[in-house]
Amino acid sequence: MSAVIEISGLRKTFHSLRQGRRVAVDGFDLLVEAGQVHGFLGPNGSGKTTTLRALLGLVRADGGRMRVLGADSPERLPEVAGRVGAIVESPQFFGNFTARRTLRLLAVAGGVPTSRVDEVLEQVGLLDRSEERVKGYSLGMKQRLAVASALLKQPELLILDEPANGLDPAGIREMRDLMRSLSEAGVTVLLSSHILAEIQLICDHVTIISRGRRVTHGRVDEVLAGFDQHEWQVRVAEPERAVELLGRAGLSVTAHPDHLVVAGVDDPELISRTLGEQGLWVRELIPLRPDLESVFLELTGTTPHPMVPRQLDGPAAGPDDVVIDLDARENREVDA
Ligand SMILES: Nc1ncnc2c1ncn2[C@@H]1O[C@H](COP(=O)(O)OP(=O)(O)OP(=O)(O)O)[C@@H](O)[C@H]1O
Repeated sequence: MSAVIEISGLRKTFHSLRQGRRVAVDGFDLLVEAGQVHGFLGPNGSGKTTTLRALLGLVRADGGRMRVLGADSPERLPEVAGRVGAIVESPQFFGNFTARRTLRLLAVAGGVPTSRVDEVLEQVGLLDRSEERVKGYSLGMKQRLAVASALLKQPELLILDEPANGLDPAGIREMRDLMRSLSEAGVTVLLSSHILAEIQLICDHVTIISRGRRVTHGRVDEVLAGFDQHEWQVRVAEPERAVELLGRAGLSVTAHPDHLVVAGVDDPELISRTLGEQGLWVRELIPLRPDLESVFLELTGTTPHPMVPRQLDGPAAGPDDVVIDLDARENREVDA
């Protein structure tokens, strides 16, 4: 498969008088191959937007190599720009224009045949509402109009920063269906998000960033499998006796208020047989599979704890700062 986006060792530090030096991206790597729907995940402030802006030449990187569709970025970006659709900064539309007029204007400005306008309106599901003024649109409709504008030139690569941000569940579902249909049409999609469940449903590949560094990447199913501890939730009438029996059989078991968790077991028959042979019948046996949310929370250290406000990613640590646990996390990378 050919590489559509290649980033290696990207670095970007912001300097401001008020906040001083801020390492936003700290040696970040990303590989997106043709045909992927690639999720770019990270907590707020972890460096996603800065990475996408650097990739598209909107901000100057301090170091690293970037290529888009084989062209070095930003130097040779203009050569491939016509094949890339991107929405990184929320586009501002004229409120008094209709969606159709907006897209016609953009098509003419971009040298795209205006016949594309109805096609993209149809693609994003706005054809029926295309004669309404944009100021009356919901957030979801505005997001879809933004995607429509990026699709005008029939891009091979679509880059979207937080396309589902602020959408209600129905809007997110529509966005998901749209991404799927684009992918089926052969478009490679890179989308950044912190809506993990959606990424799990939409994307086949994922890269997770925390504090400006990649903490894991690979196929979504492989990333999840890497965190699978083969755990089972078990309910029985006599949990204390069950703990004893399972422990005696050499199984790792943890007691919770209303259930047990047995870890490291591939075949659940082992659990039911161990208990059943001693006359203890299993009432419930449920596999506990990791989801992207738990992986993300573990890798980015943003797992909520009672009484502790939810943590956002701070700026990446500078060379003199202590980077807590990141090396350990890096070791958990899953190769694509
Ligand atoms: N123009 C800027 N000047 C100074 N600091 C900046 C600038 N842009 C980004 N930063 C800082 O760089 C870090 C990374 O920000 P970035 O916007 O890339 O994160 P993000 O992952 O996209 O976050 P979010 O999910 O909230 O959009 C943050 O600490 C942010 O405050």
